[in-house]
Amino acid sequence: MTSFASTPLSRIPVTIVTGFLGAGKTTLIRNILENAGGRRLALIVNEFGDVGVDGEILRSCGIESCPEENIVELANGCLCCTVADDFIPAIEALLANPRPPEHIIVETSGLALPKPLVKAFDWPPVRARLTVDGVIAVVDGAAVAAGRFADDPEAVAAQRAADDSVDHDNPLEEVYEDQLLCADLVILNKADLMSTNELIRVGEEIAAAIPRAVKVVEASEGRIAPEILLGLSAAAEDDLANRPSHHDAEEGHDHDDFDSFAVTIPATDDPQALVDALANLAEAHDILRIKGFVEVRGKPMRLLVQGVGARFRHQFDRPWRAGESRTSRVVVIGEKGIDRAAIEASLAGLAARAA
Ligand SMILES: Nc1nc2c(ncn2[C@@H]2O[C@H](COP(=O)(O)OP(=O)(O)OP(=O)(O)O)[C@@H](O)[C@H]2O)c(=O)[nH]1
Repeated sequence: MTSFASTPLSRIPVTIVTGFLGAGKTTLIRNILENAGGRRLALIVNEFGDVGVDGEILRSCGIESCPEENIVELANGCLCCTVADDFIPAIEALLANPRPPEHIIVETSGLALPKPLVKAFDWPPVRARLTVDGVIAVVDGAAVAAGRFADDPEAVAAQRAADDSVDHDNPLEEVYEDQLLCADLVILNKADLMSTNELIRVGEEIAAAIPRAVKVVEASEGRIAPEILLGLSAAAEDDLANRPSHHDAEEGHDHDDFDSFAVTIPATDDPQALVDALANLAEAHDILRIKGFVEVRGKPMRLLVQGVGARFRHQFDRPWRAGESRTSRVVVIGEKGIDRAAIEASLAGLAARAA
């Protein structure tokens, strides 16, 4: 294994793309790949579960400047907690390549806190080879406008009335704020789903939440020119003190606030009916994220299903490969306490109806 300090080359810039579950990180990165202009890129993609949706979406770009071997998937769910075990070896492997990348992009999982990751770049052997060009926080503007990350004052009051000792921290808000507070650039994404007033209001709220002057750029479908995203030269590892976190006092953080699990479901005959049922399920159980691949009977193509809250999209993404297992499998992520048994039973029920 190569040693970071072995070559006194100029430091390779690393862009960290953070943002809550389903904000549009993969979509934004895909857009960078498609407009990379020949720049040799590498990606480290971190997500939940063994379904590996993000890596698949990014690999399917087939961009020459980012060949498959430059896309590393870390499926442990939270990069910020496993920096030493997973992240550093992945970076080392990329740097060991005879033609190392010119720029590395790291997509964190939607629940990861970016600061512990930035801290890893302050470690002398890493500093010698790499610098954090910038932390980009992608925001689901429509979810913020709908109050997804804010406490519902009535619900808090009801909780307080019921139990004095209840912890009122909102885990979604904490993760969302930590991601904003670490950012050098905020992408206010899903502008297509927002009114002009919402865009102004959410833009102002974001600017007010970050004590440093950080640019907020609106986008739809993550469409932002790579020149705006890459080359920020922020050297974020030198600036950790200006990036406060709810978790500054802790060594890492646990994920007790969230639950994620993968469920295998049988093939479907009717993609729209499946997606409608999943949307109802997401609504009924307040599921934050569902994504995965599904077999549609009689179709040669694989169906990619994506839900953020109850908003779903589906598309055939590529033909099933010869010999590939056509397992239909989705990852489900929600706040701690979501009713896994009921969700699994409902998914099995869908299957029974589809059969
Ligand atoms: N309407 C709308 N949908 C979007 C936009 N950007 C992304 N999406 C959709 O939102 C869903 C989630 O997008 P992703 O790019 O996978 O989000 P992500 O942040 O990578 O998700 P995780 O890795 O699961 O946290 C997908 O169905 C996208 O097609 C947008 O600007 N507008």
